[in-house]
Amino acid sequence: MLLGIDLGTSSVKVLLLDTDGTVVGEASSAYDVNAPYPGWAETNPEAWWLAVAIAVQKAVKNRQVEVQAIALSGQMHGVVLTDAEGTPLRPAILWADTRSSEMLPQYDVLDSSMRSQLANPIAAGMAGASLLWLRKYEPEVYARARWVVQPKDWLRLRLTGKVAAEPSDASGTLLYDVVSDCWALDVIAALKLRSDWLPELLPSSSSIAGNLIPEAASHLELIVNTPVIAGAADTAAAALGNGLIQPGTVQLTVGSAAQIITPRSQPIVDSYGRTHLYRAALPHQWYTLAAIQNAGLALEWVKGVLGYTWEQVYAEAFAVPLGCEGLTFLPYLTGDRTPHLDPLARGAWVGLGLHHTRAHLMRAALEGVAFSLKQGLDAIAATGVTATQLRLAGGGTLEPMWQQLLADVLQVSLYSTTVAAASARGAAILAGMGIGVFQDAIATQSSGQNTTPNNPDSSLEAAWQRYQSLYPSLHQWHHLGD
Ligand SMILES: Nc1ncnc2c1ncn2[C@@H]1O[C@H](COP(=O)(O)OP(=O)(O)O)[C@@H](O)[C@H]1O
Ligand SMILES: O=C(CO)[C@@H](O)[C@H](O)COP(=O)(O)O
Repeated sequence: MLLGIDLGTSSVKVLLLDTDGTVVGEASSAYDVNAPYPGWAETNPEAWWLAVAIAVQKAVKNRQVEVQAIALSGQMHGVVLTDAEGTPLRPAILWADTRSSEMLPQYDVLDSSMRSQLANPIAAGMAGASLLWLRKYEPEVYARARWVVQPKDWLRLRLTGKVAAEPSDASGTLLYDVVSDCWALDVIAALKLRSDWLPELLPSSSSIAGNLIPEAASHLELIVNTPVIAGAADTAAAALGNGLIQPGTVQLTVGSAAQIITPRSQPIVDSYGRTHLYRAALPHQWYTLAAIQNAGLALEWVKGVLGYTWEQVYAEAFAVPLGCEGLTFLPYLTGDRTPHLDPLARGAWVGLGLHHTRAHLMRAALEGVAFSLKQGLDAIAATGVTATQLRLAGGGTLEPMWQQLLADVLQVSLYSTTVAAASARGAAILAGMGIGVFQDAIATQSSGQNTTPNNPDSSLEAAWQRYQSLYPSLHQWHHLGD
């Protein structure tokens, strides 16, 4: 049995996979994303640690002795600063944290060869930008740190006592040479960032990164010395876990953020600068990623402030007519990446009238997230890959009514597999590859819930036109400052 642990933004998902490919256990446990100041998004790694124990114990139950290997996947871009023992010195700064927007001009000093190594738009919330912020505003913590690691790499450090990074997550730090597959040491030097705290890079799947230490084994109720394989970034792991391996296919994952990705056998950079290029979980493979910064994160926030349960959302918001009777929602609660690359963008409801109800506010949020995904899909199409179908993954793609709205807005068929926790399944596959029981990705099956788009609707089309016009209209307002 192989254990995949996916350290997501809102919860950890754990999946126990038999070596014949059958899922024999699944569980999750949630934690908070804290925003103590405008633009911040942090989680205390101790909350991750407690949640991982709950989910692993639930998923594994009494099968501890059968767990042959563990691998991790996790939310990308964030940073955890630790001391020499791996104890965090402050809360983790997450991908959704835009405090580093004021640091981005420091990347302008890089010459074009360094910029092309990074192969990515310069976005707030990436580890490199967050480290520049820490150097300026928390110099004492910055100086004291022994290691800087990404979220799932911190978890592996806690499990094994060994510090390591791997290419798929490292490629999302803005400190990595995505083409040559190594830390971009000259970029790090040009930014005058420390390089002594970057961990050694291990392959995602082809070696054992460490073994479960006694304290971790007792915390998770697993067996001491169980091998732990490095694993991969959540998006890279989801591609593997959902059977998406051939160039030309496109996957849509909806979690706290959403990602639309297409695999690449060459490191092809988006000439428009709207999408990302990251290393895949397997060597010599990359993927293009449209990053929708606010998906489940925005829906959860709206649902929370309106006091809805998901059942009420489906009963009430989906009774509102398509196009929301003139109301538009911009989901940019944590800024926007694809396509506007604007950390200062913020959310809005625009077009409110007396006829609007709580249900309209919720419905507008669902439509706004769907329109944001449509802009992401258009950005992928502009890189030369037109999706004829989208493979679905992530906890935010399960409800049939939401799937239908997505299909209608995107005007593409959606293909659901039987795997919702694709990143955790991908991690379990990497565990199997690490100990030699799998050679490659393993196939997934259709869930039988494939969704085809209805004919284009004029109200939805008018709402899409309104949505597209709003960001440019509000751009100046977003940048006026607090
Ligand atoms: N019934 C639902 N309809 C739409 N979205 C949902 C529903 N249930 C959960 N979600 C969304 O799914 C997200 C969680 O998905 P998940 O893949 O676990 O995310 P993450 O890996 O970021 O923690 C939540 O942010 C939530 O908004
Ligand atoms: O920002 C990106 C990709 O660029 C995401 O991969 C984050 O890693 C968040 O993932 P989820 O927690 O929403 O799955």
